[in-house]
Amino acid sequence: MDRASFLAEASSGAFDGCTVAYRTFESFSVTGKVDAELLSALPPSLRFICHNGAGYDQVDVPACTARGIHVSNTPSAVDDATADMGMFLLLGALRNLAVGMASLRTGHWRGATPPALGHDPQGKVLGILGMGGIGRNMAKKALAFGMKIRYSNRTRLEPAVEKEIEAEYVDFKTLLAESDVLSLNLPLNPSTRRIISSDEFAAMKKGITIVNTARGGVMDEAALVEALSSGKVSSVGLDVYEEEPKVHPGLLENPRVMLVPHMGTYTVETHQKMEEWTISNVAMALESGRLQSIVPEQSEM
Ligand SMILES: O=C(O)C(=O)CO
Repeated sequence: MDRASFLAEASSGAFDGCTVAYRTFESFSVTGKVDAELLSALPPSLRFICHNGAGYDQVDVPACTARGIHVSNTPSAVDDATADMGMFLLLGALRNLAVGMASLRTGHWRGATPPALGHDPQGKVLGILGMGGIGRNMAKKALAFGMKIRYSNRTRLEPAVEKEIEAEYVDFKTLLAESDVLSLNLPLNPSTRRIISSDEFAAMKKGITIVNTARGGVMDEAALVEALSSGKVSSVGLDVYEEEPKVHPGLLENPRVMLVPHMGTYTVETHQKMEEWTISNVAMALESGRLQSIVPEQSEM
């Protein structure tokens, strides 16, 4: 029902003896974050939390580690669907499709003020911030659209991988200064929260397009709204928001923003892959006391 009743149920001993929990992304809207308070209500028998999602910012991993609880996520299962959504938003934002699509549905063809001419991806520099599975997948797809790939990441890829996806490694500053399109593909954690804010917008090339399929929290939404009104950012494609399901009004009302309500992995095939991945973590935890994909912070656990 809600966090209070979940805490009450857990504290009543209803889950005593459980060793593994399967957790859905959507459960956040009921229980809130899996943090120290929530963990303290769960039984001491709990040793594994198998999260159905690639991003696991809804789970306080250090608090789980302190309680001896292992956490898994679903890396790679989400790569194609999320990168596909990234490309959809990239093309839609470059083409100013949001307004035309909305006005057509209200019977006004391209709208009272037709949208500005869009831009082609061919020859444009795509800067990818965060080169994990989704970033690499998106690089391959963007290559097919004739884009030049640059990336910045905590660690540089192996030369063979860089070669395969024709990606050039650059530092964060260069990525901001020289990208025509910036795609955010990094996880949300304390060191990436609002990694893109006013100073970073100021350092970008004028007229940049921004795409975010990662987490809303990696970008300062209010600063984005300002960067749009100053013309620094010319168009945006978003699947994720700082306080879902709330969306900053400055984004809702801006015709240069393409908005999707967090549907990056919302396909039959990808949901099936994610569920199978999560349940195989559950099975492995029960059968062998290990996880197939423990989160990186716990790799030594
Ligand atoms: O897998 C994830 O992290 C998601 O955002 C699911 O939509």
